[in-house]
Amino acid sequence: MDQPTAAFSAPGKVLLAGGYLVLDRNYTGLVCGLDARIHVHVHKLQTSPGLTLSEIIVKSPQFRDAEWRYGYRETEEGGGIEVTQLKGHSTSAQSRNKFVETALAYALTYASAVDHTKIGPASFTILADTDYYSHPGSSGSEIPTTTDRFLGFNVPLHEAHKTGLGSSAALVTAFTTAVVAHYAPHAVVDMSSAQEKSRLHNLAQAAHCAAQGKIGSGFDVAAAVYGSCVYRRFSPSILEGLGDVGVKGFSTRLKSIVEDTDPTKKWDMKIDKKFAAVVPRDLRLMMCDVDCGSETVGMVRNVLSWRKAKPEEALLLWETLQKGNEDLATELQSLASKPANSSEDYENIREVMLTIRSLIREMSSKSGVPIEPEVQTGLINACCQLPGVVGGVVPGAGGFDAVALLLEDKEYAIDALRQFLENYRVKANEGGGVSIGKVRLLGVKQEDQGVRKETPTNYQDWLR
Ligand SMILES: Nc1ncnc2c1ncn2[C@@H]1O[C@H](COP(=O)(O)OP(=O)(O)O)[C@@H](O)[C@H]1O
Ligand SMILES: C[C@@](O)(CCOP(=O)(O)OP(=O)(O)O)CC(=O)O
Repeated sequence: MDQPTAAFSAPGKVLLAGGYLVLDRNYTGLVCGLDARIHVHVHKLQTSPGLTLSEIIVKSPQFRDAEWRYGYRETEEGGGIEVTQLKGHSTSAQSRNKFVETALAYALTYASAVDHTKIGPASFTILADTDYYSHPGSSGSEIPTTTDRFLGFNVPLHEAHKTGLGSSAALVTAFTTAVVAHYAPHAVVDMSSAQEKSRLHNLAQAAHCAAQGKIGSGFDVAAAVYGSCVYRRFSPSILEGLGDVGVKGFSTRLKSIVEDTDPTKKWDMKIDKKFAAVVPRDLRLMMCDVDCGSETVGMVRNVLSWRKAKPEEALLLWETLQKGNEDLATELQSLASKPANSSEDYENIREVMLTIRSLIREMSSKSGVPIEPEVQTGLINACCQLPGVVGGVVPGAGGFDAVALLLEDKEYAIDALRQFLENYRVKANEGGGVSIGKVRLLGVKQEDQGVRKETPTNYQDWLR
């Protein structure tokens, strides 16, 4: 049974502490959910009398030529629902969207395994909040002001520069939720039920790993589903051996992974919401985008190969960093539980963030991976001199993605930062060979809410 219209959204993330460590189940990551979300609207496609259409259309109307049309069919021997991108439409969108395609096949397979009705034609529309992408049209450090929540980026998706907020995890989470809710509505009834959430998590995690072609730590999907948390990863063996769509028995294996019914493959990740606030309400998380971007995969490979080559040195560093990361979580939580704060209260956080950064720089220099590159060190240090700024870090894998700052949530502090960034530039001869132009202050801030249901009528303007 399919539903006429529905909409869901999932948040982006910032891994404030625990980059690289969180890949190993012995360590954790402190992940903060953001108010930048990816939304997916779905409606049933009406077919004209006499015309049988069996297409699923996926559009991302903020981008040029971003429309993908899929045919679908049930494969033999329980291999699940295979989707095939259809050719020959007027938009030149023949480029594939691996995340959409994989998430669609996985979610259709699960939906048809739990609800045996026929898959019908439908149209999905993806809308992303502005800050997922650096957009050259916006001026410098300004937070874009627009009455429309969603901006048209006027470029093809592959030309949009990502800011590192985890677009693919938020997309896969909102998208798989929308597909399941559309085709198997009894599986997504009450978004606050723990069982539903964990099933949506397991499905999104499986689809995201398959689309990425690797099993990462999964903290980004966890944040998209659950919001802010201290995250301990799942054992990769849970998803190993799942196979892919079309392989005999895939549908049954996927269903048992999603519903966690295989005793040999029990989900063992830990989502600790005790630190759910992550950023106390008197502080604000802000992100500065240097618009360079980083290739996370190569960085991870090099850090891990150094760790393998120098296990003793790495163990010491990992243990010390984990301690620093736990201290940060504890400090933030203790601050969050106090009624009001004076600036002195931030001293411990300031110190622990400095300690973490110096350990990260040690990881950088020892592994030869620019996790906190010189230009980012300069930028964070300079920001930390400003009134009201408590500290900053290169989040996640680091590199040239947007840096995260914690500052007092007061106008004077935000204004000072904005003004400072207005004129901030680094030339290549000052920045270790890397020059950065304007640094843009993103409009994002912390928000502790994972995947949620939205009102479908909110998207009318974009549903052309
Ligand atoms: N607005 C969008 N519409 C459609 N697909 C999107 C959108 N945003 C991201 N994606 C998908 O996610 C991919 C980017 O994922 P990835 O490289 O993992 O970046 P990130 O670090 O932001 O998650 C894109 O290539 C595309 O497949
Ligand atoms: C290195 C990591 O531990 C953290 C990477 O965090 P980012 O936030 O940099 O991630 P991307 O969105 O993929 O660029 C890898 C992992 O945990 O999977």
